[in-house]
Amino acid sequence: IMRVLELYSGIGGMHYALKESEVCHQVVAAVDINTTANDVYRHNFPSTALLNKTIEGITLEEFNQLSFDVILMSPPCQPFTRIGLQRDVADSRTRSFLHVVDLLPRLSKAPVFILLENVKGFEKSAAREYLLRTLRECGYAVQEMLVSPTHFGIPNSRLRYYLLAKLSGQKPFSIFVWTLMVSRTPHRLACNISDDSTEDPTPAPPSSSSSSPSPFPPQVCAPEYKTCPSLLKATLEAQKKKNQNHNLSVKQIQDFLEPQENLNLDQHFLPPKILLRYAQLLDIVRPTCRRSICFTKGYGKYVEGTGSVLQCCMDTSVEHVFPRLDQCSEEERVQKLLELKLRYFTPREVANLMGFPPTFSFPESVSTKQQYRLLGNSLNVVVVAKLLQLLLS
Ligand SMILES: C[S@@+](CC[C@H](N)C(=O)[O-])C[C@H]1O[C@@H](n2cnc3c(N)ncnc32)[C@H](O)[C@@H]1O
Repeated sequence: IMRVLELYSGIGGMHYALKESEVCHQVVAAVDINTTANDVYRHNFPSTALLNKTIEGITLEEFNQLSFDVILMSPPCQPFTRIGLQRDVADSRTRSFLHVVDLLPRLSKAPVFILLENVKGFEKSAAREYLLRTLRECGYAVQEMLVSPTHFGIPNSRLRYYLLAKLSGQKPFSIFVWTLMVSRTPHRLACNISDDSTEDPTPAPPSSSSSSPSPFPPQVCAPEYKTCPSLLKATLEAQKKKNQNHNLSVKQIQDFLEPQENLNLDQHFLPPKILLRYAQLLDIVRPTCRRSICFTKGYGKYVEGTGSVLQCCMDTSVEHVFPRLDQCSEEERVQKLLELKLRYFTPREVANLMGFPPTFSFPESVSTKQQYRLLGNSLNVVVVAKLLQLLLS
C-alpha cells in the first residue's frame, strides 16, 4: 500500500485521481491553507488527515513523521502563467514549493514517486530548473509532458505541465507514454506549441515525408487576410474549432450535462447586460460539440477566456445571429442574442468535464461562485489518474 502525501490538496483532485487509478493507496496527509477548499475536501474525505497550514511552515521532522512513499502536488500556478507577470522564484507564492524542494534531499526516507502538476509555462521556469537539478542529484528518473484532457477523449481543453519522477531502481518509464503524450522533452514540446496558443496542440505525427503540406488551410492566403491579421487569426480559430468538433475520438459535450429537468435554468442563463457587452468574446458550444475551453477560477464572474457557454436553443444558430449584429439597435441585439438561450455550465457539469466522479459534492455552505473558483484551481482527474497508473504501476 502506497503512503501518499497530497500537498496543495485544494478540493482533492489528486485524491480522486488516486482512487480512479485503482492503485492501492492511503493518503497519509493532505495540506492546504484555503479554508473553503478544505471544507470541500473534508466533506468528501472525512477520514483523511487534513492539515490546514502553510507548507513552508511544516518542518523536516514533521515531514519525516508522515513517512510517505509518494508526493503528489500542484503548487500555485500564478507565478508561471503565460498571461501573468511570470515572477517565477521571485514570487512569494513559490516559497512553499522551494521549501519542499529544499527538504527533499534531507528526508530520512526519500519518496519513491513524485507527481507535480502545473500550468503550461512552468517548463520554462527557474523553479523547474531547481526541481530538476535536485531530483537528479537525489537519483530520480524524470519525465515531463504537456497533456490535455482532449488527448483522452474529453471535450475540454486544459493543457497542463506534468512532471513524473521515480527513484532509481524502479521499473523504467514506458516509451509508449511519449508517443501518446505529444513529445519527449519539454524543449520539443515548447517548440510544438506556439506561445500564444490557448488551445491544445494536436500530437505531432511522426515525421514521415518531407514534403509536408502547408499547415494553413488554403483560404487563408486570400488578400483580405494580408491587410487584416486579426481577421486571419479569427478565421484560423474558427477553423480550428470546427476541426475539433469533427474529431470523433472525443466525446460530445452532451455526455457531461446534467439532466435538464434537474436544473433551474433561469439561474444559469447569461443576463442581457452580459450578452450586450461581451457577446463577441464568448466561446459558444452546443451539446453536440466535441470541444470546450478551459474552465478557470473566474468562470461565472468574468466572461473572456474563463470557459465556454452552452447554447440551449437549436432553432437558431450562431452563424445566423452574429454576422449582422453590429447593425442592429441595442434592443434588437438583445433579442437576437437571447434567442440562442446561452447558459453557463453548472458547477456539476464543470466537475463532470474535469473527471470528478458522481460521488463528489460540495457542502451547502459553498456558493456557486466559490464552486467555480475551486474547480478552476483544480485538475482533470482522468488525466492525472492515467499518469498515476503510468508512474505507480
Ligand atoms: C493549483 S491549486 C491546487 C488544487 C488541487 N490540486 C485541487 O484539486 O483542488 C493550489 C492550492 O495550493 C494552496 N496553497 C497555496 N499556497 C500554499 C501554501 N503556502 N501552503 C499550503 N497551501 C497552499 C491553495 O490554497 C490552493 O488550494
